[in-house]
Amino acid sequence: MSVAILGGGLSGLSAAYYLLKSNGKLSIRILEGSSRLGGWIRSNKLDNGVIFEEGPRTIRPRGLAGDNTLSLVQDLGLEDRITPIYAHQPAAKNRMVYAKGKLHSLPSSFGGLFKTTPPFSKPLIMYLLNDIIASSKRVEDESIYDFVNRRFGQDLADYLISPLICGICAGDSKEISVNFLMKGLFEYEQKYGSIYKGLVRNLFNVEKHELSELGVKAKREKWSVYSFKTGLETLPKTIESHVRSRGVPIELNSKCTKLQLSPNNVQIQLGNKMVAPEHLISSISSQELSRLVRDQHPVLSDLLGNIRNVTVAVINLQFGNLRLREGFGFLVPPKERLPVLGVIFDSCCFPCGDDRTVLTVMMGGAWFGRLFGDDPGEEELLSTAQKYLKVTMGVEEAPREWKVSVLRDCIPQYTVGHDGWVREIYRYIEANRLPLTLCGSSYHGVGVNDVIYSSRNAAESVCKSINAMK
Ligand SMILES: Cc1cc2nc3c(=O)[nH]c(=O)nc-3n(C[C@H](O)[C@H](O)[C@H](O)COP(=O)(O)OP(=O)(O)OC[C@H]3O[C@@H](n4cnc5c(N)ncnc54)[C@H](O)[C@@H]3O)c2cc1C
Ligand SMILES: C=CC1=C(C)c2cc3[nH]c(cc4nc(cc5[nH]c(cc1n2)c(C)c5CCC(=O)O)C(CCC(=O)O)=C4C)c(C)c3C=C
Repeated sequence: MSVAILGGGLSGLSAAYYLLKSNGKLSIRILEGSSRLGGWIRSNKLDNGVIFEEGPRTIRPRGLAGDNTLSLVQDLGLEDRITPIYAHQPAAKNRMVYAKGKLHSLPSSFGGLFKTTPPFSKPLIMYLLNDIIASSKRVEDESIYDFVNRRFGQDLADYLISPLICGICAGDSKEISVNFLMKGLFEYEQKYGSIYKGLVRNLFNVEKHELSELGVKAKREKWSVYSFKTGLETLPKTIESHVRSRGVPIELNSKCTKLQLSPNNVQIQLGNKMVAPEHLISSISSQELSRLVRDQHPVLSDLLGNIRNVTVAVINLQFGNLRLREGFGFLVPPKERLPVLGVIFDSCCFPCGDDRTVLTVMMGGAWFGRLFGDDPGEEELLSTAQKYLKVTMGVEEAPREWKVSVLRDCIPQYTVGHDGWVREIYRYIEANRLPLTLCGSSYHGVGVNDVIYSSRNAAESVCKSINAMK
């Protein structure tokens, strides 16, 4: 059986890894549209040794998907190259928001719940207790902003949840579905009338899963998040070597321009070349897949097109030694109406020498077009980043090194209705018996762990259907 994987980002590479693991006899090829692998993961190493991460920089070790990634990391022999941020370090404990003209640390301990810490106007526990008296409302889906506002109050929606959504999908919490981040809590409200009642009824129903060896170590050593000493790109690069060494051909500069899919038939147009595998795993964004199937499957195309991506401007900067408040960085609540989504203190997360401070300013996301138009110049983005570093942190120094990147359509938005569209997409593929399996960040989670897990599920489902045909 021949399987083609569309896209050589982390999920496409992971799909190849898991296909090999499940069935060594498959003929697998990866078709990547650009001239490099890794997709949005890119760790640019400067001549002075500093690493500018353009996309993701940390991975969460917790949860089923987090542990799955740790197993993969261990299988790839990357254990010794991990660099964790431990729970006791400032980068784990101090997460900040910029609001009302100041940087504020968010409470990071149980005790912190009982104190009034600005920008909140009362102790966090008071917002949480509001859930007990808030009336419930039966809805199919709603925005995470509306849900939190209803159950806990506007302060929490504005100053906690909205910036958090910026720091996970660069999105507008007034558009993002509650199921994106709070599926369990939303289900408790819908089923029991309040979150608190749901928590009490399910106190002993905590799902436990056995941890991998590295998962046990991460738990014992209290890793908050982790990366790799040579940057996060180490992960896709190592998967690439792994799959290449096992004979998987990887075809770069092979952009698919059209797809024909019918039962038992896949035709992939790559410029003026045609490839016809028996099955296709698509790891590209739903937005891109929507364009490729539009002529033949307009209904599927519309469903896929509902899941749109937003653009983020990433400005990596290296200074001499700046005296910073220690922490992971800060996020800016959209209510503040600044053009900045947040700033990451890279050199506090992963120190790179006493005389160097590395920061990353991220801008745009759901507001990119409104703020910067279609095609802002590098200078405009750099000067905006510098202007707001001065406003928020008082940084007046000029950077010694910098890099401006515009990540076009880099992150999907799970807006209200997302879960329903994903169900419809799967139903369409099944009803029309299309030889197509989906993975990547458009459907079941946008993080590194989610996309690796989605690739594992995709690969296992392909192998299962092959076995069923035997
Ligand atoms: C700014 C930013 C910060 C992030 N930070 C974090 C973080 O800290 N932690 C975390 O867990 N996650 C983070 N993420 C999310 C993480 O980067 C993604 O989950 C992950 O990189 C998605 O990988 P992917 O392979 O699914 O998609 P992609 O990286 O988009 O890969 C898709 C690949 O398909 C190729 N392709 C596209 N169209 C075609 C075509 N027509 N034909 C052939 N090939 C095609 C592309 O060139 C690309 O290589 C961040 C994302 C961004 C943008
Ligand atoms: C503090 C500043 C942060 C900025 C600015 C930021 C931007 C940003 N992040 C994503 C996507 C993801 N980030 C993820 C994790 C994550 N991000 C921050 C902080 C900032 N992000 C932290 C502290 C963490 C770790 C959270 C934790 O669990 O401890 C993830 C992974 C989420 C997961 O489920 O694992 C994603 C995805 C984008 C697109 C972005 C651009 C503005």
